[in-house]
Amino acid sequence: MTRSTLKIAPSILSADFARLADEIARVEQGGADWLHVDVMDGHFVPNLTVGPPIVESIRKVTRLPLDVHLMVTNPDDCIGAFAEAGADYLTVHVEACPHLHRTVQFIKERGVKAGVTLNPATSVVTLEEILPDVDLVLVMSVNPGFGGQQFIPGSLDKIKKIRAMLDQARSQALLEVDGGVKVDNAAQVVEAGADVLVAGSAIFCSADYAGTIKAMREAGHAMPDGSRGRSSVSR
Ligand SMILES: O=C(CO)[C@@H](O)[C@H](O)COP(=O)(O)O
Ligand SMILES: [Fe+2]
Repeated sequence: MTRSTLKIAPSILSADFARLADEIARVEQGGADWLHVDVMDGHFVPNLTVGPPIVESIRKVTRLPLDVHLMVTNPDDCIGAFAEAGADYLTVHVEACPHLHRTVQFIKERGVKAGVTLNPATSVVTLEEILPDVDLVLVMSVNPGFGGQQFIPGSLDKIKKIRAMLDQARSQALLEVDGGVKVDNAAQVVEAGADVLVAGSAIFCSADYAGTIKAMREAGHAMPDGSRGRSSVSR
């Protein structure tokens, strides 16, 4: 099995919301692969961000796949609205889903790719039964709720464990990492097994978005032809 090409997903949480369309255009022209949209409900996490109308507006100004990270207590209540708004991926927290299998099916029935994510203190064991059903696993490498936090070093072991689980299951699901990912730790995160790097402050707080995306991709060993460098793994 060959691992997919590294993807960079700027998180708009650190963008200038007053100029959101311009910010999105800059990262799209700068080589971003996906756009990461953080949805926070002020309950599952101590912060409030955007809802379906904003996702619908974003959908109109970009062709990038919209990777919507739902940090909400009852995701089943809003999955339909985010699917309608144009999400390509909808990722839910295992901590917020007592009926995770049903929630994942609910996402897929709407024609949207389904992701599951774990907080830093949640064990990888919680993924075992759901792995065959998901398109994406997201490892939170900070406690969710805010941009600009420090990468939790123990996340590297967790990424490695989940990479091994995916490979053993011969799963095609992508492994995404979110929180504190910067140019200087991108190589370690990719070496540990990540396919998708989310980066908010690293990109939107830099002067040169395209340069930062390029540096991050190079750090992750992507080759000019789009294949992976020393992190390329054929299985
Ligand atoms: O989901 C979250 C935070 O809860 C993230 O997507 C952040 O937006 C990442 O920001 P940086 O750590 O890259 O600044
Ligand atoms: Fe996120």
